[in-house]
Amino acid sequence: MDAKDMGGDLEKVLVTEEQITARIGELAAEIDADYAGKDLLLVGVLKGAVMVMADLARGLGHACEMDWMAVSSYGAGTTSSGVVRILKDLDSDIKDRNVLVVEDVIDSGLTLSWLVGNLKSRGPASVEICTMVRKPLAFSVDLEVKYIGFDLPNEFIVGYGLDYAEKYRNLPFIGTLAPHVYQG
Ligand SMILES: O=P(O)(O)OC[C@H]1O[C@H](OP(=O)(O)OP(=O)(O)O)[C@H](O)[C@@H]1O
Ligand code: HPA
Ligand SMILES: [Mg+2]
Repeated sequence: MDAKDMGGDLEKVLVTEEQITARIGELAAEIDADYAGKDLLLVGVLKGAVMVMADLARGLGHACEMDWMAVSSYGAGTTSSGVVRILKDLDSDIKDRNVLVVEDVIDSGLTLSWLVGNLKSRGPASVEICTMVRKPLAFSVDLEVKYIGFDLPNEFIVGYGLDYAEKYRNLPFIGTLAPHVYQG
């Protein structure tokens, strides 16, 4: 990880680039099988889901459409405010569509609980969730997650789309930051 060590900001790597690539391939194969012969609309949640959306969509052997939403719950901090606002809505009408929401992480689960409720109110044929990472706090909300890349412990993580104050999204792996980064 030397080239992108970001000047010693990283503490440890939790999921390597190779592990991510392999898992994306497995998830894409499952999704292909589950949606065989069906329409599929991937909905990526900006900005964190950009990497997983791009890799998953390319991994599918299935025709799909891609749309994006931006919602805000975290701002620049490391804990969810629980208050979700739509910053950018979908361009498409999802009535009668099979929607697969694509996320980088489900942490408190507050963002997706709210978002799934919002999407379901629009009359889609189905709404499922695919996330690269799920953290243990998500078990305390009522959220069915069909496709999960990795279950990770309750630590703040960066890389593969995940940011800390908008940085580190372009790391090709998922890792934790050294304490000095938070302490300034
Ligand atoms: O399960 P939760 O505790 O609600 O947290 C998960 C959400 O928080 C992050 O987004 P953020 O609002 O930081 O925006 P970003 O994707 O632009 O980084 C992440 O990408 C998820 O969307
Ligand atoms: O661990 C995390 N890292 C980055 N963004 C996040 N949003 C929720 N949890 C996280
Ligand atoms: Mg974020």
